[in-house]
Amino acid sequence: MPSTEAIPHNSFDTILVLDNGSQYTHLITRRLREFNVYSEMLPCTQKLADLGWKPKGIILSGGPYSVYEKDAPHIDPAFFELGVPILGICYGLQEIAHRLHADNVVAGTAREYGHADLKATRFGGHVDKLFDGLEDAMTVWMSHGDKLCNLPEGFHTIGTTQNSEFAAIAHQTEPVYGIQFHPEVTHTPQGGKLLQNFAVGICGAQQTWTMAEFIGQEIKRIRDLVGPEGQVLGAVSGGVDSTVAAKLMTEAIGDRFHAVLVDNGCMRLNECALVKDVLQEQLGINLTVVDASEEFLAGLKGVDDPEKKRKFIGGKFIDVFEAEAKKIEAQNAGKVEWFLQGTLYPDVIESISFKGPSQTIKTHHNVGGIAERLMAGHGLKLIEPLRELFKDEVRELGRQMSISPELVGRHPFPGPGLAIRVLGEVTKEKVEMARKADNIFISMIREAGLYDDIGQAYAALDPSRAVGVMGDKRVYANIILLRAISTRDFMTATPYPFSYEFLTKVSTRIVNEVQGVCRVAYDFTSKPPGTIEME
Ligand SMILES: Nc1ncnc2c1ncn2[C@@H]1O[C@H](COP(=O)(O)OP(=O)(O)OP(=O)(O)O)[C@@H](O)[C@H]1O
Ligand SMILES: O=c1[nH]c(=O)c2[nH+]cn([C@@H]3O[C@H](COP(=O)(O)O)[C@@H](O)[C@H]3O)c2[nH]1
Ligand SMILES: NC(=O)CC[C@H](N)C(=O)O
Ligand SMILES: [Mg+2]
Repeated sequence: MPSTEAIPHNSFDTILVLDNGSQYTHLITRRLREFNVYSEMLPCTQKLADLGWKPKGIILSGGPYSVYEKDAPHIDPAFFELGVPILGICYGLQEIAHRLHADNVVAGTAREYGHADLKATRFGGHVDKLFDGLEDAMTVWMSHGDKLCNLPEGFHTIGTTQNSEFAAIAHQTEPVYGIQFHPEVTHTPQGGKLLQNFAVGICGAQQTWTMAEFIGQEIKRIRDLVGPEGQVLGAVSGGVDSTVAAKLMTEAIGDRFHAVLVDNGCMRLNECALVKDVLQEQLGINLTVVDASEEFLAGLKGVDDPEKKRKFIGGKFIDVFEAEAKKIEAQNAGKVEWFLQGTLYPDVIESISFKGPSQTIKTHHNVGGIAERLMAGHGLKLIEPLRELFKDEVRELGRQMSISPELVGRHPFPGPGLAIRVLGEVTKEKVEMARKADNIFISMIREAGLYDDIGQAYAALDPSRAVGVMGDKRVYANIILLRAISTRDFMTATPYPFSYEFLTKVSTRIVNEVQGVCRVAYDFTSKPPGTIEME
């Protein structure tokens, strides 16, 4: 079990979001944190008795069910007795109305998806607080089929749209509100302000959730957890998450944190030397680089199926790491008791959301198994300092701890590295070609000032050969595939619109400088249907 003591809801005013299964629930949490109010999400099945802390307010999310259906989920009634403000969004509004009378919610005659014009009505007093400072006429975004057909007893109607007579309601005396539209999506322009009105104006939550505040508290928590002697191990990749987590551990316990970087033979050009320089020399992290490249490349021989490659690499990472853990223990006075993992909040959300984990397209968590094996074998306990943070919060945390903007802004790089960017069987020679081409592509992107505008970019190798003519000679050589995408969350992506001139220059340099390559192609596929990596 991850350690959960002293997590932020104990020291920051917290808005609890109960998830009824909407695709947007995590966005509610996200929006609240944007104006420095801490928020956590839990499934709608959460019982108040098991919560163990008191939220400043509660938001009930939307959801795919109809409240009147037999198996529809319902919020533990105890939450309504807690005496803190409640805001229901879409399904959440319908839940508030339905619990007061089962006839209050019906299937609408017209479904409403997309923009709607809301007209607010003011009554004076607390009822108006949700729309405080907002115009009477608002554009909102809707996504529902059911609707309220009666105003629940004791409520006022504070907003209507053409299709929804009760698009926003507020209790006459209690701080209970419900809205049919979604304030958490950017298509509701005033949505952020509305959520702020609820969290700050109505719940009275303090806006103290900042990374500067978090660092101090987290360092203290780590010290308390690990104690004065405890040793912590951690796998670092040179990526943003593991570097920020490692820096935080170093600030907390110094050299009792042991970082390990594994060279899997499929790293980018000069990557291990660069990571060593930045993490060890500049950030003062106690780092060991293990060169296991020969073992990885030997094991990849003859393997061409993408999932088999991923599985092999994941398993090998664990073998290498386990051996290294033993070495570190042998050299060290104390036993290693803890294992650092750079889990982020989206991973936590994925595992707790009411709709359950989504389908696996690829086996991503290549080193995820390390923790389980070390915990079972060595009896290690897990420490996850980024468990409550979103990616942009991790970046901000990194900046606060003086990690350079270049590192904090780095494109993600997958654990299996170039092995999933060389299509089919991986060999040292093929990795070398992909590596050189990638270095040319990325450095040209940097020189053109495009790096920060692109979500992720790389060069991959397609070993099915093509014919070319170079220096009057026939050549029969490999193809380099360039990929660059724009994305917000890496779940969907579009190809980056480079200029024709830029791609031509990159192509010329790669063909001239990378032996064994005679063609370069640019991948124009979006995600979906493509994925970001080739395999
Ligand atoms: N070469 C490696 N050596 C040791 N650990 C690794 C290596 N590659 C990946 N890992 C481990 O796998 C974890 C997951 O990788 P992931 O790419 O999701 O995160 P990251 O590399 O820290 O950050 P980013 O998402 O910015 O790349 C890393 O945090 C790290 O613990
Ligand atoms: O640590 C990782 N281990 C992996 O095995 C892995 N596979 C994909 N990725 C990264 O995840 C994001 C989405 O990639 P896909 O669209 O290819 O699934 C992109 O940012 C990918 O680089 C990985 N990261
Ligand atoms: N987005 C939602 O929460 C939808 C609620 C409910 N399923 C409806 O269709 O009205
Ligand atoms: Mg990475």
